[in-house]
Amino acid sequence: MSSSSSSSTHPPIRKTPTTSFESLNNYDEQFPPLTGGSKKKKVSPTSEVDLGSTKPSSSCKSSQFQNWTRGKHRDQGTRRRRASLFIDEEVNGTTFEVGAGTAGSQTSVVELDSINPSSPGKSSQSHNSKIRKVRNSGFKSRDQSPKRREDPPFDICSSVLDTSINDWALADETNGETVEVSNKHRVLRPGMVLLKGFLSHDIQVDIVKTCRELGVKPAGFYQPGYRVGSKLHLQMMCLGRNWDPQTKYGENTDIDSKAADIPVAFSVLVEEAIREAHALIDRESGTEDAERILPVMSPDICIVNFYSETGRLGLHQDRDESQESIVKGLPIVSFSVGDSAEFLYGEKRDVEEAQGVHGVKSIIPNSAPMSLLNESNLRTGRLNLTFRHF
Ligand SMILES: O=C(O)CCC(=O)C(=O)O
Ligand SMILES: [Fe+2]
Repeated sequence: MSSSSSSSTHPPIRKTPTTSFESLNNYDEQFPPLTGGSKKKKVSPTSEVDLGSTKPSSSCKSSQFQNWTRGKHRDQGTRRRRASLFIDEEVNGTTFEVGAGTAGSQTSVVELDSINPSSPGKSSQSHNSKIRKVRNSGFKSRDQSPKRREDPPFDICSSVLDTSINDWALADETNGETVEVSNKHRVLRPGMVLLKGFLSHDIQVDIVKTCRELGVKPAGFYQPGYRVGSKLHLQMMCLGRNWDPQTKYGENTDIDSKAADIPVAFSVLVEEAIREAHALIDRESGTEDAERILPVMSPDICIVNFYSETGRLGLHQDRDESQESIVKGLPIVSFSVGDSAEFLYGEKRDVEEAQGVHGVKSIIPNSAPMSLLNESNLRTGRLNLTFRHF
């Protein structure tokens, strides 16, 4: 998702400073993630991949995910970690809520990640939600080309609306399967807030159209990867400045295009989302402390990811931003539009070595609102924008 996590800014808490954290962020990882540390309890991978399945609450109980959330916090006092907020749209009365507090959405999700020193909260349980069965996406063979921008930029919109998508969605709607909508706006854990319904239909359409317009330009969408050859299972475009999984914010000679500016309208939305999150945090806590938990952030980079039906993103920490940004605990704001996703997050992937990981396990096919597809021509898939300040 985004940048830097606590870990890299607090070397004393790291047991094996380089290797453990370098191996943590494998954006190309295939789910389910396996246990990392030797001292870790063995858990059933099935229970973990069950996050967001049709039996979210029972399956969550023994999952590795909860091991992350329950891990010992031996350095709790000094570690900083990111917290999150999600905003989810409700469409046709249907919202997906996934696993331990994750929210995929029919339409949009906004997530704010901040780094804060507060003690870790419990993982959120899935509330009042039934979740459609997810078809497991296949794992494609790795593309060995390390180069970027060899192909023309990826177009996130199709020129004609694929009517089979609509048929599928309609059939699904008439299946009689209902998904109850839980609290629209809620604090999932300290500093992690979900705001469902934050992005109106019109704003979502504008976001898609703007991203499409920028995305087909030379600095637009491409499939990022590592020099060794593997590629992420998504299309990416950076606004404001460049980031990539290989060089992070460093110079990348493969990248010959300057990122387009972040549209002002996007920055205004980020501001509004943070304000909304503050109001919610204050309301829930009965204090006026929200800005300390979730500092105001003015983005200078927006990473736009597009996931097709088989897209995903391995578990990782957002920890590439500047020391200053991390020390200030600046939040990351994330908007998601289109298909829902199983978004996993947890305290620790490896109890001994990391905390605050997240990833996109799978995209829920044909879960995007038809009105959005009709008006924007967004391809089947999920568009995610994470705003950060380097
Ligand atoms: O697509 C998402 O929701 C997550 C994206 C993400 O984690 C990232 O860009 O760092
Ligand atoms: Fe991330």
